[in-house]
Amino acid sequence: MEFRQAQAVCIPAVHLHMTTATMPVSQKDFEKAQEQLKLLKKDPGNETKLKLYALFKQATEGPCNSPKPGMLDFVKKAKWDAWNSLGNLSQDNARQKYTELVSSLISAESAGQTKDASPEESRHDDYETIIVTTKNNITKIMFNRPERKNAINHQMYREIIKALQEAGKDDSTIAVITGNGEYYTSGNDLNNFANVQPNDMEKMAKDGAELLKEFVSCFIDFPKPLIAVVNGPAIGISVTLLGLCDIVYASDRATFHTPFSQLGQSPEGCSSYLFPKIMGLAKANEMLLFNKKLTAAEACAWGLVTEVFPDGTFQKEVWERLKAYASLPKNSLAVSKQLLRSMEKEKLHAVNSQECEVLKERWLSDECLNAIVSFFQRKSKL
Ligand SMILES: CCCCC/C=C/CC(=O)SCCNC(=O)CCNC(=O)[C@H](O)C(C)(C)COP(=O)(O)OP(=O)(O)OC[C@H]1O[C@@H](n2cnc3c(N)ncnc32)[C@H](O)[C@@H]1OP(=O)(O)O
Repeated sequence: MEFRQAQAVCIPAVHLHMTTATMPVSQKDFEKAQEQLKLLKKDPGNETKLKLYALFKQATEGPCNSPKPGMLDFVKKAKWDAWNSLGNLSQDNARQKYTELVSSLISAESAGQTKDASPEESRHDDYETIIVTTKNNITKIMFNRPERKNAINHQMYREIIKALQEAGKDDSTIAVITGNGEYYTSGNDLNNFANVQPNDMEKMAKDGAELLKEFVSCFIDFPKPLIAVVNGPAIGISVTLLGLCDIVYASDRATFHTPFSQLGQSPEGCSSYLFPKIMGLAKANEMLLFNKKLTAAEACAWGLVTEVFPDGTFQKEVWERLKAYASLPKNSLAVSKQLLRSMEKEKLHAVNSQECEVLKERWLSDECLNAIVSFFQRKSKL
């Protein structure tokens, strides 16, 4: 939705009867907020425009009762979703929230505090296992447990879910996922299975499968281009998720390893469906059944990686390119990505559910438990 459109939806003033008991914001204030909105110089971003649209509709027409637009009508659907998400919020409350939101946008702009105002990198707070930053319209999510080869523990799964949900809605044009240090990531932290009492095994497996399903769903549903910058070796789930990324750039130092049968486990991240499509069944079998570790050049030849760069110039070359990509029109990129992916979404969610169900059983198997014990006894490094 263009900014002009968001302003346009606010123009029709509908005169409503209101009671002062429930409405601290008068109709006059509401109309004034509509006028003020037109004076904003900076585009407040899609998320905010959708909020404004939804609150305006709720304030002037009440709860959404129009039919849901078709899946491919992205703009109308986003607007409908935003309005519908307000449920039964009263018209008075909607008017008040609309007026407050406009007022906060005006104050932020006059204080020069809008997010776009600063070209500097901004670091998002509240994360411990990942670093999340935004600069040049790119939100970067970086695995950050380099001393554990960036192994993904439960906290990191949850933080990545949160970071992806926020990045999907923020003003950035693209999002990038990468690793800090020598590794991209060594995949699932095997400590996720450690120290579980025999009585708690089933609960561990059930909770793990739920968390995994939610985690993978965030990649399936991510609404804008998602780019993997694979700075070093990648193992397990970090490799399977590459099939859900839109571009994969790799250092020539990177390797790609999915040792599922070695670990008594089974594929996830929709790889059981996407890998055969990407590389053909025979090659997918070598990776997913027989643990074949690929070099970056092999992964590129097999279609899993978009392009490989010499490690010495990897960061410079890749980030220059991404900066240029992120200056492209963001709405165009987002709708194009959704076109490329939308036909598959339902299928991918079904595959994700099935893979998680199978893994839940695998995690309770002797084959898997023996593999984990061997890792901790240091008999079996990959
Ligand atoms: C919610 C649950 C969802 C589950 C989804 C399922 C996903 C499936 C997968 O991802 S399968 C892949 C699992 N990963 C592995 O099996 C990798 C195991 N790690 C290794 O084999 C090696 O550590 C190595 C090859 C990655 C690196 O070997 P190297 O000798 O170079 O380094 P160290 O082994 O000394 O590593 C340094 C310390 O980091 C610990 N560590 C590294 N990776 C993991 C990991 N994945 N899980 C747990 N711990 C890991 C390693 O143990 C060292 O710790 P220490 O210093 O205390 O010994």
